[in-house]
Amino acid sequence: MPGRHRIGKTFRFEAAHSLPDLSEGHQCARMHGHSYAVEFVLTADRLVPPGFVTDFGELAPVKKLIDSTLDHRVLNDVLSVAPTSENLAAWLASWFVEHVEPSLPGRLVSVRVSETASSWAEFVLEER
Ligand SMILES: Nc1nc2c(c(=O)[nH]1)N=C([C@H](O)[C@H](O)COP(=O)(O)OP(=O)(O)OP(=O)(O)O)CN2
Ligand SMILES: [Zn+2]
Repeated sequence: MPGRHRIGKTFRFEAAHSLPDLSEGHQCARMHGHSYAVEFVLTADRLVPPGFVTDFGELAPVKKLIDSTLDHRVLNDVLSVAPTSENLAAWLASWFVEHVEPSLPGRLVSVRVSETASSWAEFVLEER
């Protein structure tokens, strides 16, 4: 049947941020924290044995990056741009394409960042 396989893996971490460019009265201008969830989605033109887009285990470097760089940090100190969900998703996608994707059979489709249970922002890569 025509179609395309995609896989996803979700990583979680705790971090603080503020968005100082917002008006003073905006709740997100104040320093506050979130339990973040980040989902990486990959695809591939064909499966590799035993039938994987990419072994979920090969995404371990993402957990390593998150644990060492984002978890229990102030995201304003990590990103050079405002730490919105949109900017964080693009930052993670760019890092993944440079450092992890070259050694994988699959390729990154999107990164979705959730700050809360009811909101998310996604960076979708152009077809490459
Ligand atoms: N497009 C975006 N909008 C907002 C972002 C963002 O990254 N991208 N971020 C924030 C704040 O960080 C805020 O902490 C989260 O906003 P919000 O979902 O409004 O949080 P609440 O806890 O108030 O959500 P409720 O479900 O309404 O309780 C703001 N906007
Ligand atoms: Zn926030």
